[in-house]
Amino acid sequence: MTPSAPTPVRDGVAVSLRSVSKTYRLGDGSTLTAADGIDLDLGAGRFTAVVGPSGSGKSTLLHLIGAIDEPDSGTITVGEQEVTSLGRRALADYRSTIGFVFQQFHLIPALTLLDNVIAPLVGRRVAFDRHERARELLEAVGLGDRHASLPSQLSGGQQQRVAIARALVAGPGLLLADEPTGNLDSHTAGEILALLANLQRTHGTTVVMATHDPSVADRADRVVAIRDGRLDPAPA
Ligand SMILES: Nc1ncnc2c1ncn2[C@@H]1O[C@H](COP(=O)(O)OP(=O)(O)OP(=O)(O)O)[C@@H](O)[C@H]1O
Repeated sequence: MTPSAPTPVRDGVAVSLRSVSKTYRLGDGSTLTAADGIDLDLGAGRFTAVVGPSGSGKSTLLHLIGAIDEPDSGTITVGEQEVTSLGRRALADYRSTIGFVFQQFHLIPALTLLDNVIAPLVGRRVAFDRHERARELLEAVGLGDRHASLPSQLSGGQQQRVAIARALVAGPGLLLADEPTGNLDSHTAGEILALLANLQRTHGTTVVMATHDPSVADRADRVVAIRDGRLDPAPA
């Protein structure tokens, strides 16, 4: 498999958040602070788990890092880029450099596995053969012989493997995984976590994974706890 482009490294830190806050306005006029003055440095090439109960702010944190959502205040720096100061176009470019994996696999039902993996590259110029890259990735996630199958012909664990291959197709240095094992039985979850850890080790990808499950978080290099939008002050 072609190695991922590593996230540009600043003193070994891939992702840096300073005083990051996000408050949502609810329909009844009240507000809810989902990120409350977060300071966090995530090591380049490391596998970090963000753990906390439902509603604690895990997805919000990943969405802020991935620029799916915008903080009200604070700065987020990824590699050399201060994401929070980017304009619309640069933000879209930034998002396209990140791999996302979600609890629901979000594969396109009508497309073969190969075409699902290639999908993020549609309309983009790339310096490699996209079919070859997709085949290599499907091989790497153990589905090399299933490239012509449709998602409906796969188990949940296999679909998540395809979603991981798709997340890696552009060679991201940063992979954000939001409850990637939430829809899987514990055996299959273990296989997916081993796959993520292996990709992280082999390609130096920085992985940030949100989970409510401490046993899933244990598979990461580092565990960061969040509650009510605040990071646990205990050093992780
Ligand atoms: N777009 C939104 N509008 C309003 N409130 C939101 C929005 N997104 C998240 N929230 C609220 O922010 C808080 C944190 O949500 P978030 O999804 O980050 O938590 P979580 O830890 O990922 O939860 P879960 O484990 O259940 O997915 C929750 O109270 C949630 O209801």
